Amino acid sequence: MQLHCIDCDSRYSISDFKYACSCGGLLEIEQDFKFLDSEYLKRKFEQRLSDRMTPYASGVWRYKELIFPELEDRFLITKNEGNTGLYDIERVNQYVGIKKIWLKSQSENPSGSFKDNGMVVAVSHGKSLGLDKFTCTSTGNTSSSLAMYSSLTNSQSYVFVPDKNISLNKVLQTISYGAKVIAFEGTYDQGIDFLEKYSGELGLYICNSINPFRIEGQKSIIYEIAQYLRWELPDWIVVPGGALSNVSALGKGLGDLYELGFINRLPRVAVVQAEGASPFHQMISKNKNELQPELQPKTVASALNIGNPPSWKKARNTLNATNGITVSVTDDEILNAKAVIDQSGIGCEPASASTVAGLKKLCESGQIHRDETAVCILTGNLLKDTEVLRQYHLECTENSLFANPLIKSKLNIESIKHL
Ligand SMILES: Cc1ncc(COP(=O)(O)O)c(C=O)c1O
Ligand SMILES: N[C@@H](CCOP(=O)(O)O)C(=O)O
Repeated sequence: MQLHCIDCDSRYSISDFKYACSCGGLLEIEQDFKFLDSEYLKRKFEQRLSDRMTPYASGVWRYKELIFPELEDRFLITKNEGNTGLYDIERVNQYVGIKKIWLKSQSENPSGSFKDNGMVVAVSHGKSLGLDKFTCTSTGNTSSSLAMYSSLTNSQSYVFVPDKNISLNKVLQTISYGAKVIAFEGTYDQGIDFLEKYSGELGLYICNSINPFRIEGQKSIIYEIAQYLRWELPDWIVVPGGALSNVSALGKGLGDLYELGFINRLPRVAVVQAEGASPFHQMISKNKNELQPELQPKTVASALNIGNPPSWKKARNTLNATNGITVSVTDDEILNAKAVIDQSGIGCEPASASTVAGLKKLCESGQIHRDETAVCILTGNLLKDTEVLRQYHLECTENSLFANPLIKSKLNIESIKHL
């Protein structure tokens, strides 16, 4: 394993761990798979899936050889993250108008979002360096996950959250797990700039996705999907795009599976951004080479309120490798897709529903054919953002697909019979 700069190709030893290259470029972890036996590994991954009593039953550590082979077992922490459901729901297929969709429900993770897959690896790495002060800036999911794993390992997390436009539920979850929470005026983007400048001075280990160990952990999401589907991936993988960690990890994970011969065809990747926070989609659709940050990102999908996604170059590499595409969706499209996912019994937070909304749009425009198949990655739990639920269901905006007002009734058998 070594660190590799995606901009200037410099390489560093893992023991000289840092978040950015001296040229300022993002770093990725370069794995050496030369001596791995794919058939042997496949059997091992199957065995671990059925052995619930070891840390390797985790949907992340099951793939340790591909993620962090050097980590000594004594530093490996786990809360049985991953192992999330993959659901095929006819109602959602019909809503989108496509042959088959699987919903990968990352909301079933221990802190309720896909962040756990990456966070467990970042915190394990930090602990292996002897550190116990962790930090992140966050719209709430990264922070909840970090706070959970920090407390699990008797460490302290220091979390920076924007003081507006994020979900209170997530902040409360973060506080409850024991984080010290600093609410600042600004957005996620300013929080990242601050930590990049001052985390060293503050003695804090950054657990945002600029940390390449986070990305290594998040690769497990696509490994797990591939394993559940017997190493036959669908035509499309659809992900929401905010800081663009998920799509970066997805691309890296797909590259690994292909290199190891686990899959013999790469699916195409579609990144969906919310219209009010879509700098990556703007760049790709206008064929530009540089990302123009969105200074005031604003969407109801608060997890996507990111205007200057740090991982945009890694995300662009994923699109290049998979002949991928991007699309943006409105807040109403997100909320209506979310209502369908919720009422199908799976449920998710608004950012996650952007995938189904985006897939629908891409099918309607003919960019994705109705006979194709797709996995939509549902990144966070339905209860992560109850304020949005309150507005959608109880205030019933005119664009709500399922206006579902609370039924007020006396506890009287005659009134209830007529409901
Ligand atoms: C629930 C949820 N979905 C999607 C995203 C966007 O993912 P990424 O930042 O990896 O693009 C985030 C946060 O980043 C999130 O919390
Ligand atoms: N939505 C995210 C923001 C992105 O965070 P990162 O961990 O990828 O840097 C959050 O939950 O904070």
